[in-house]
Order: sequence, then C-alpha cells, then structure tokens
Amino acid sequence: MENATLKLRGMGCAACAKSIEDAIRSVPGVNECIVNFGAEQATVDYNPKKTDLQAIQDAVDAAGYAAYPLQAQNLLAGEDDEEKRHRQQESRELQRKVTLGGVISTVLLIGSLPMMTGLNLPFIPTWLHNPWLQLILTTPVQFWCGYSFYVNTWKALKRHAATMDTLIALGTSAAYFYSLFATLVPGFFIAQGLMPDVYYETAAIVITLILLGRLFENRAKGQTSAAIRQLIGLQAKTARLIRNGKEIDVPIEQVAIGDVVLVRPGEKIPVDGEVVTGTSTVDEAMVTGESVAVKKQPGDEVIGATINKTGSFQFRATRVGKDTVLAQIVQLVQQAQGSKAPIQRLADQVTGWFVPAVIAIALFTFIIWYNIMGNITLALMTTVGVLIIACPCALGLATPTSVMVGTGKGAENGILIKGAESLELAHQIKTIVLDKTGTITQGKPTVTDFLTVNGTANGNEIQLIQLAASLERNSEHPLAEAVVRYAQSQEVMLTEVRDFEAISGSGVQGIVSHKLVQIGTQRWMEELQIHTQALQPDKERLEYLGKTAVWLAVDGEIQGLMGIADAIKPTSTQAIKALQKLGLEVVMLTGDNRRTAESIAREVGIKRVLAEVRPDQKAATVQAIQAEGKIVAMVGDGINDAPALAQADVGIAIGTGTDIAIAASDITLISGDLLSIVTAIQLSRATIRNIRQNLFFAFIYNVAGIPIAAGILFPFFGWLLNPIIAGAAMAFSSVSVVTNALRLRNFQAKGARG
Ligand SMILES: Nc1ncnc2c1ncn2[C@@H]1O[C@H](COP(=O)(O)OP(=O)(O)OP(=O)(O)O)[C@@H](O)[C@H]1O
Ligand SMILES: [Cu+]
Ligand SMILES: [Mg+2]
Repeated sequence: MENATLKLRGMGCAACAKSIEDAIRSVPGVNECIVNFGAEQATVDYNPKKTDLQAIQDAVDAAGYAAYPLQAQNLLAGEDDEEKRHRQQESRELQRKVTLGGVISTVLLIGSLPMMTGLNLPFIPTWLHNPWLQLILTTPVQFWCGYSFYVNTWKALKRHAATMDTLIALGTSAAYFYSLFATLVPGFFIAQGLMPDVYYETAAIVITLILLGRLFENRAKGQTSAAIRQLIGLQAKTARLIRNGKEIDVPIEQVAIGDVVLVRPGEKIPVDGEVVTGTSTVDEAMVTGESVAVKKQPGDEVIGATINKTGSFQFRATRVGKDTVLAQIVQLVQQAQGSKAPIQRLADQVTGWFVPAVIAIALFTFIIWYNIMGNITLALMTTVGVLIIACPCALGLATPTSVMVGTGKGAENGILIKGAESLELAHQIKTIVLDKTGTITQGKPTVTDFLTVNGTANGNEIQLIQLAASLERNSEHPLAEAVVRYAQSQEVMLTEVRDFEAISGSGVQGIVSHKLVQIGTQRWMEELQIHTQALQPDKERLEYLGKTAVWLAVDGEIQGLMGIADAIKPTSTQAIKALQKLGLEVVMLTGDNRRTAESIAREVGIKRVLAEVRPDQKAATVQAIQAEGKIVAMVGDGINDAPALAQADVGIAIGTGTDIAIAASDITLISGDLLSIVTAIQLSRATIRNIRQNLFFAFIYNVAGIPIAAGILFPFFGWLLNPIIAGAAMAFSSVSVVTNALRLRNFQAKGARG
C-alpha cells in the first residue's frame, strides 16, 4: 500500500469534495481516499501494483476537476509559489466579476427601489425601471459572472449529482427566466389578471454577493496555509561548502551528505548535520519552539533552518533535501492539514443529502404557494429564496479551515500534530500519564554516590567500579550510561564481559574477570536471594532524596550500592501545575522504585504515582487507567515507550534533538519541554471551540433561513425572506466561518510560558 497526497483544483463546495472522493475511490486498486475541501487536498491510499497516480489523476480529470501530486521536496523548491500564483489569478478573476456585478446590481437596485418600497421617488428616472434595459444589464451578470455556476452544475449533472452551485444556478435562473418571459410576452400575465413584474435585480445581486463571498473566502483560505509557507520560508537558499580546502557557495539543493559546511555568526544553518569544529550558540526556536539558545560544540547535532548566533563553526551534513527535520515537519503539517476531523463527518453526511433535499423543499414550496394560494410572485420569491439560502458551502469550510490554522499554529510552537483526529481527541483528555525518566527528568542520569560494603582499601572500590562499568557498557539503559561515564571520570579501565544478559525492568548480569556480576533493583536481588541488609539505611536515604539506588552484587554477595540522580527539567514543575489547573489528573509512570518515584513526584507536585512498572507492563497500565473510563494521554520518548504511546488515546512523544520519533505518536513535541503539552492541550481546546462556533455559523443560516425563506412566517406576520437577503446571508456565512477560523492565528498559550 502506498500513500500519496494530491493537490486539487476546481472545487466549488463540499459536495465537490465528495464527488472527487467518489471518483478516486472508484479507481480499481484504490483502498481509501479522503478529500479535504478547505486544504484542497486528497490523501489517497492505493496499491501501486494495481494502479498509479496517473490513473488517479485521470479519474479526477474525468470528474471535471484537476489534481497534481504534492511532495515536500517540490515544496522546498518553490512549488508553493505556483500555488500562490494560481490563487491570485483566481482572486483577480473573481474581482473583475464582482466589480462588474456590483456596478450593474447597484443600477438595478436603484431602478427597482420605487417598486420594492412602494414609495414614490421622483428623483429616480422611470426609464431605469424599463424591463428591456434591465434585461440588457442583467444578461452579462447572469451568464458571464455566473458562468462558473452553470459549468459546475453541468459537471455535477454528468455525475448525476447536485452541488451548491446547482442551487445557485437554479435559483438565479428561475428569477432570470421568469423575468425574461414577462419581458417578452407580458400579455400572457395581463390576460390572467397578473402584473408582468420582473426580478432581474434578484438574480444579479445574488450572483454578485455569492461571488463576493467566494472572493473573501479565497483570500482568507490563502492565509490559513500561511504557517506552511512560513516554515518553507525558513529554508536557507545557499550553503557555503569547504571543498578541496576552498570555500564555495552552492544552492541548497546541491548539498550532499558528508559535505562540510561553514557557518558564520548570524547565518542560517542550511541543512541538518553534526558539528566538526568550532563552538557557538544556536537559536532553534523556529523549529523546536524553545526560546533559549542552545550551545553547540563538536559532536553536537545542528538542525537546518535554525540560526547561528555567536561563533563560527563547520559541520558535516547528515541529512539533506526531503530528509531534513524541516522537510519532515512541512510534510507532516501538510498531511495533518489535509486530514479529516471526526467532527467533520457529521457535516459531510449532512452535505451529502442536503442539496437534493433543498431542491425538493424548493419545489414543494413553489407548488404550495402557486397551487393553493395562487400567487405566482410569492411562489417564485419563496422558491428562489429557499434555493439560495440553503447552500451548504459554509458547512464544508467549518472544520477544515480551523484544523489548518490549528495545526499550523502547533508547528509554530514546536508541536507536531499528526492529524485532525488527534487534535480533536486532545481536548477530551482527562488523565495525562507522564513517564519519569527523560520526560519529567532530563534523562541524563549521573552517579552521585558509590558505596561499598567492604570499604575502599586495597583498590576494592576501583575494582568494583571496573566490574560495574564493564558490565554496563553492554547495556543501552540510561542508567548504564551513567555508570560508564562515572568510571571514565575516575579513569578506570574497562574489561571484557561474557554471557551478558539484560533483564528488562530489573537489571543486568554477566561474567567479568571470571566473576558473576549482577546490577539491579532491590526486588531482583530478593528474587536472586541475595541479602541486602548491609547498606539498607543508605539505600533508603538515597531513595528518599529522589535518587535511583542500584545494587551491585559479585558472585551472589552484595558488594556495593550506587546512587544515581537524574535532574528534573527546569520547567516540569510549572508545566505539571498548569496541567492540573486545566483540570487534568497527572500520573507518573515509572519502572523505578516507589520511594524514588514518590520523592520526585512530591517535588513536581504529582499525587498519583505508578512505580515499579516493568517496561512490558506500561501499555497494560495505560489500559487499566482507560478502563476507569478516562481519555488518557501518555507522554514518553517515542522509542522505549512506543507500545504505551500507541495504547493511549493520545500518544505524545517527546523529541530528543533532531530525532523526531513521529511514527509512534499522535503528537510530537520537538523540544523536551513539558510546557509544550500545556500549549498542545490549550491549542486543541481552542481549535475545537473554534470548530463548534464555525458549525454554528454554518448551520444557523441554513436551519433558520430555509423555513423563513419558504414563507412559513408569511401567513402570520407577513414576513418573507427576500432572495437578496438570502444571498447576502449565504455569502456572509462562508465569510464569517473563515474569518472566525483565522482568529485562531492569534492563539497564545496561557499561563504556560512566562
Ligand atoms: N542496565 C541497568 N543497570 C542498572 N539498573 C538497571 C538497568 N536496567 C534496569 N535497571 C533497574 O531496573 C529499574 C527499572 O528499569 P526500567 O527501565 O523499567 O525503568 P527506568 O528506566 O528506571 O524508569 P522509567 O520507567 O521512568 O523510564 C531501574 O530503575 C533500575 O533500578
Ligand atoms: Cu453556498
Ligand atoms: Mg526507561
């Protein structure tokens, strides 16, 4: 199965999105397809053995739209400018139509004022009310400005479908052709005792208003993808390479892995890499959201698109083109923006049956008013009104626009949200489970205490350090690294190990210098029936201080005890307090022992601690909390905690430098700062609130408007919805939805960052 994203053109409304979806799905070999109207994208899951992108593009073409594939590397090479040009061209065309429509509508409106208001307005010349003049004025509006409505209606009709353009074409044509008939053969009406009234202004004004709405919508939609454009804009254009001892400037596309790049103070780092010589500080805020500049020295990783501040340095390129962190972020954000929130499905379903239902209601309205009341004017007005007000276009915009702005805003803050679904779920989180090591703490433990049972004399201590570190050199556990580093700092030489074995969640063992060495937890020692009385008070003291106490046994006898401390991240306490203030229960989950865990929990203000949980039980523990009926988010590093992250409703992975473990998680925090979680949850809440407001704006016009337009209130109050008002309301609903979504751009994390 392969996954591709296609950029789409030619969609008029959410019903168009549905027909493209249907068209792509009907291609043999396509598994699933999701079309996002707001982002103008299709995400296709297909079997490359049975079909290819060309076949899918052809299917979209045949349905009357256009599609072209979208790839991050194209984007980095300026494909996006093409997108922008297309949008601007569309805007210009709409602008021309709106201008012409606007001028003509104004003239028509002035001409029909006396009739509409029933007043005698002598300053308006009567020739303005001449139906032939009005016909000449309206015709270009109806068929030139309104051309796209007819084209789209025809496209839909070929697929046996109807879109909102169908409604507009039907509604305005009804007004236009009725008027045309009254202009050509007024005698037909007079013979029946009716006035040959014309409604040209209705058709012209409705078309103009709706095009005006689309113009605003088009402009605003361009702004929703500003975040992506901003990200792409971060990319450096050139790089200064050192080749054969000489400095040369090359375009960024020509940088290859292994090239040595020179960066001077104030310059942008072009690609990802590893520092070879020189030291500096780098501002990584644009990628990680972390505002404090980071020190860099040889061996450290640098991220492309970040800015070098103080020193000069050279680095070796490790990732270029579409593999850089920035390119991956762009791709991820793009995919997320094209994904569909579950809340959207409701809107989609509604849109699906809405248009046919509206046409039925409109017909019914006409029949009732004409046959029962015998009033052709009322019948026409109500029918046109219903057709116009019922357009479900705003409904299709409601969620995608907010999701686009929300995910873009996340990326700006170093929060990568995988899809709209994660974004939506995040606002329902009740419990947040934090892994201890590397999440609450820095994950860079150091040995602070090394206690021995038999004293330090005769090199006893040195020998024990040697045994411990030699063994731990084979383990990948962070604690093991701490032991090795400790031995290095004491300048102890390490030796060979045989029969090494790591017992997950307990410790490690092996044969070192013909001795059986075992390092691990109290519980494991008990299982091995090794007595630990000797240093028991010391162990409890270390644990009380929040240090991890690890036993060292040689040939089945306790010989030593190590106290290993892992500093708490500076912002953890503040972040946990903020999470609790948001009404979330914060839980600590760790494989470490209870006393150590509780000591750290006390320090950061966590009340519920789940300690001594073995790595393979972490997912089950998350499941147990879910069984309490809670929506659970799990925060951990994407590698060790992957099963627990996958089990949680929302898996949040903490990034470590350039290694963004996107796969296992729903949300990735590029910086390890827990305050980003607070921001992510606030952002999710703000986005969902925004979507709800949008759905309200979108629905209210249709739901309230249709019965009024149908004339329900007329018999009681004499109220009727003029089709012109209906057109204005329709245009306004789209504009209000998009404008409301754009408000999200002002989102700011509250109470988190100081
Ligand atoms: N290589 C090792 N060397 C020494 N002790 C170890 C080793 N591996 C595991 N242990 C012991 O087992 C305990 C549990 O390990 P585990 O990996 O489950 O959790 P952890 O990494 O300490 O904490 P967290 O669950 O927060 O990441 C550790 O606290 C330590 O006491
Ligand atoms: Cu509409
Ligand atoms: Mg761990």
